[in-house]
Amino acid sequence: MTVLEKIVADKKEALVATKQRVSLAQLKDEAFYNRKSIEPKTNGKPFIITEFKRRSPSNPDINLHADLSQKVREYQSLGCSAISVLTETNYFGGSNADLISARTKCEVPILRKDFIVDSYQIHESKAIGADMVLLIAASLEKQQMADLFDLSLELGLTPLVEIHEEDELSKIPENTVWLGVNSRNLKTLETDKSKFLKIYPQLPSHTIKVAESAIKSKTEVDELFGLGYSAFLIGEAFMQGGLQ
Ligand SMILES: O=C(O)c1ccccc1NCC(=O)[C@H](O)[C@H](O)COP(=O)(O)O
Repeated sequence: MTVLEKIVADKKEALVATKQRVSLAQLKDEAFYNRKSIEPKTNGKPFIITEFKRRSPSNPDINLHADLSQKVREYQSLGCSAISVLTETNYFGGSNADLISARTKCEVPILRKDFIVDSYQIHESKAIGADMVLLIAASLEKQQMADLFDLSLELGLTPLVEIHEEDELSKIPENTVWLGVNSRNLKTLETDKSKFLKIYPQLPSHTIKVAESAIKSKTEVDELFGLGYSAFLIGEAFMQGGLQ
């Protein structure tokens, strides 16, 4: 079993209890559920998504004791375009409470970074105040991806569709706008930034291309921006002091 398969299997098991604890009707009653989501917009400059992530399967101590409020303030003062908040608990040390807290402290779009495999989680994302949701092609069948994508749009959320390999492009909805290329191999957890360049020519021209994982410097952002990537999802570098 790969790390992703294990995370997704655990997530599906946990969801059974979560759904019993909080019904869909209760989610729809949450104040944020009816809030108008913020639509992410690019403006000709690199769209930087700074991520709040305490730990990960590839790094058990990114910044374990980071203060969320302080980081959100810091990210906003750096002029981030959006903030990604890990809500997965067992492998990343995040929580829904983190995202709710971030929501009350910033006005930029918030990406809910989790492993979404069920429509309940899309409603939950809306209820906790997310504006964007991550849909990982490697963990979804094509029809599942289409259904979760459509539901996100219906609720006013912006889906960020993520691929790790070129062959996953066959699963992405035709109307995908935000398309992420993740340089991390989910079997080995190693990153390979040459993937950004290799996959780029195959990406549909109408998409906003997001380079994800292992970006450490302004030079890399500028180079990838020059190539055609418009957005950058950056976690560890910002959790550990900023871009070089
Ligand atoms: O980072 C991991 O170890 C990981 C393992 C399994 C699934 C996903 C994983 N990472 C999630 C991400 O995609 C990153 O948090 C995101 O792209 C930011 O990457 P980085 O700038 O390298 O922190």
